[in-house]
Amino acid sequence: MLIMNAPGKQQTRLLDNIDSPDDLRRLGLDELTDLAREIRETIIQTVATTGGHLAPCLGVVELTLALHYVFNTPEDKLIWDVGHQAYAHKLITGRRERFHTLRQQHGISGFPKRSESEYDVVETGHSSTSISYGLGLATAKDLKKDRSKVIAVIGDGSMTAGLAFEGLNQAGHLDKDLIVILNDNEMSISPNVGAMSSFLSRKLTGKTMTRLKQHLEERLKSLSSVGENILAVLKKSEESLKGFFTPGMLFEALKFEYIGPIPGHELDALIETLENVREHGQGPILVHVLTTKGKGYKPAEEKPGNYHGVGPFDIATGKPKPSSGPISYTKVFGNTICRLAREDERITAITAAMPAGTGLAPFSEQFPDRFFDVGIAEQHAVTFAAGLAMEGLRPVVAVYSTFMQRALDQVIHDVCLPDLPVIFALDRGGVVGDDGPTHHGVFDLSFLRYIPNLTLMAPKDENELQHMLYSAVNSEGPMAIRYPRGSGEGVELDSEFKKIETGRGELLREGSDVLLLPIGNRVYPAMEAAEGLEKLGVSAAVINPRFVKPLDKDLISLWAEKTGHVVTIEDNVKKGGFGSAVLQLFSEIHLQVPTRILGYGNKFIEHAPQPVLWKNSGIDAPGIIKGALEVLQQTKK
Ligand SMILES: Cc1ncc(C[n+]2csc(CCOP(=O)(O)OP(=O)(O)O)c2C)c(N)n1
Ligand SMILES: CC(=O)[C@@H](O)[C@H](O)COP(=O)(O)O
Ligand SMILES: [Mg+2]
Repeated sequence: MLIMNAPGKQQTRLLDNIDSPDDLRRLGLDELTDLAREIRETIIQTVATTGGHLAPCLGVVELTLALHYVFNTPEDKLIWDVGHQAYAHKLITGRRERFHTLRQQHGISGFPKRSESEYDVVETGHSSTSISYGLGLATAKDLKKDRSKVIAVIGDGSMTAGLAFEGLNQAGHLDKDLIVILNDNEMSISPNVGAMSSFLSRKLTGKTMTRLKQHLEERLKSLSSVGENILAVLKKSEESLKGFFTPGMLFEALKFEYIGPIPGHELDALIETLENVREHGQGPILVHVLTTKGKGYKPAEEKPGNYHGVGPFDIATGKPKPSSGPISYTKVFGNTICRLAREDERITAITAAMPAGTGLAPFSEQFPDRFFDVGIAEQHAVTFAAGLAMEGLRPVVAVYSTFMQRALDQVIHDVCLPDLPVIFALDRGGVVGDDGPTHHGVFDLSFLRYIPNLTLMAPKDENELQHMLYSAVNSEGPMAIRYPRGSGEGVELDSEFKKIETGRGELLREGSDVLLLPIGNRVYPAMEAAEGLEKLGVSAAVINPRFVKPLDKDLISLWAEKTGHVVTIEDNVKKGGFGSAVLQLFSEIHLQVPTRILGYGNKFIEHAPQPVLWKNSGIDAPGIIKGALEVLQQTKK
C-alpha cells in the first residue's frame, strides 16, 4: 500500500525529468517502478485538491507506463476509452507542470483532448468508442501502408456496451492490426454487471455451470473415445470445468487472438507481453490485463466505487471535504421514486451503469426485484423499458442527459412511436461543470422537443421535481423530466404529492414591460432579475412554463401580449430549444413580439464551474437583466 508523504512534499525526482515518453524509454525497470509510485502520489495529491477520477487513474499507472514504454507514441496511436483514466498519460506526455490545473477553469481537461496534446488521439468522455475509433484508424493506416500501431485501452465496464461489440465484430471480420487492451478491474463505476462480466471473471453461477456441464457432456459423448476421455477429466471437479471455459474463448470466437490474463501491476510482465505483441502480433489481438481499481490508495482500493469520481478530499482519512448546500436534485429524485414505489407496484427503475450517480442506489436496495442496472447500454435501457411498459409497468429510466444522446432512436422509435408510458428522468441537464463538453447536458431540450407523443418538462426546484415525478408516473404516454446537476434551491419539500396538469405553467410575478420566460433551473435567477429590473424602473412579469412540450400557449401568449417584450432563458443550446419553441408558438398564433432568446450558442462549452458558465453565457440574473434591457431598447429605436 502506498505510503503518502505529507501534502505538498512529494518526491518526484524521476517524474520531474519526464517531458515526453522518450524520457521514459531511457529508464530501467527499477526506475520505472519508482516512477509509478511518484505518479500515484502526484495523482492523489492533485485530485485531493481539484477533484477528479481518482480510482480509475490509480488502477492504470503501470499499464500506462508500459504502453508508452513499449509503443512508439505518438506515431503509434494510443486510445483511452472514456478517457477518465488518463491522468498518468497526461503526466508523462508534457502536461506535468500544468497538472495542478486539472479540471480547473482554463486548466487542463479531465479527459483526453486533441487540442491539448498530440498524444491525445481522440476526444472522449462517453464510453466504448475506442474499438471503433481504433479500427477506423487501423484500416486507414492499412490503406496508406503505414505500419505504425493502434492500441485501444477499454475497461471491463465499457466493454458491456453494444458499441464495443459492434467494433469487435467488424475488427474480427476485417482482420486489421488492432490491439485491444482490456483493462479488467471487475468494476464499472459500481461493481460491473451482466453475464459478460461474470464470464470475464469466471464467476460462473451454479445454474450456468449445470447448464454448461449438461451441454458439454452431450457434445463430448458424441465425440467417441477422445470425448469420453476429456469428459472423464473434466467431470472430476467443477473448477476444472470452469478452467475449460476461459475468457479468451469469447474473443477468439470473434476472431481476436487472446492473450492473458496478465497481472496489470507487474511492469516486467506487462512490458514483456506488450513487446511480444508489438514484434509478432498480426491481425486483431486482445490483451486481457487484470488491474485493481484505486491501486495504491487504501480507501480507494477498499471502496473503489466511492472513489471513482471524487470532489476534494482529505488524504489521510479519505473523507470528502465538507460541502454545504441544499439537498441535490439527484437525491430528491432518489427519495421520491422510493416513496412512490412503496405505493405503486408498477414502478420499476432502470439505470445504465449509474446507480449511485442517478440516485437510484436506495431504490436498488429497497426494491431489488424492480431495479435493473443494464450496464453501459443506454439504448438497451430505453427499449427494455418499452417492453416493461407494454406489460403495464411504469418504468423510470434514470440517465444523465448527455448519455441519453446515445439512445435517441430508441426514444423515438421504441417508446414514443408506440406511445408507451416510459418516464425518462434526465439528470445533469444543463452544464455540469468540471467534466466539460463531453458531459454538459445542453442538447436535450432540443433533441427531445420535436418528438411526437413525448411530454417534456423541467422543474424550477427540487419540490417541483417530486411533483413532476409523481405526475409522470400517474399519466399516460412517454414523459421526460430534465433537471440539473447539483444542489436544489433549498426550498421546503411538500409532504403530499401534487398532480401537475400537463402543459400548465404558472405565473410567478405580474409585470407590464417585459415577460421573462425561464425554464427549469433558470426560474430563480429570472425572479432575481425581475427584482433587479424593478429597481431600474422596469416591470417584469415571470412565468414558470414547467413544460417545454406542450407549452402553456394561453398563459404565455396572454402575458407576451400584455408586456409586449419577451426574454426566454434556458440552460440549453439556443438552437431548437425552449426559446425556439416559444418563437414557433408566436409564429403559429401570428403574435409579433420582440423576443430575445438566452442560452448557449452554437459551440461546445469548456469545463468550468457551473456559475461561471451561466455567467459567461448571460443566463444568470445580471445576464437576464441585460437581455431584458436590450429587448426593451430594441423597440425604442
Ligand atoms: C455512454 C456512457 N455511459 C455512461 C458513462 C459513465 N461512466 C463513466 S466511466 C464508467 C464506468 C466505466 O467502467 P470501466 O470501463 O470498467 O472503467 P473503470 O472506471 O473501471 O476503469 C461509466 C459508467 C459514460 N462515460 N459513457
Ligand atoms: C467519466 C464519467 O462519465 C463519470 O464518471 C462522470 O464523470 C460522473 O459525473 P458526476 O460526477 O456528475 O456523477
Ligand atoms: Mg472497470
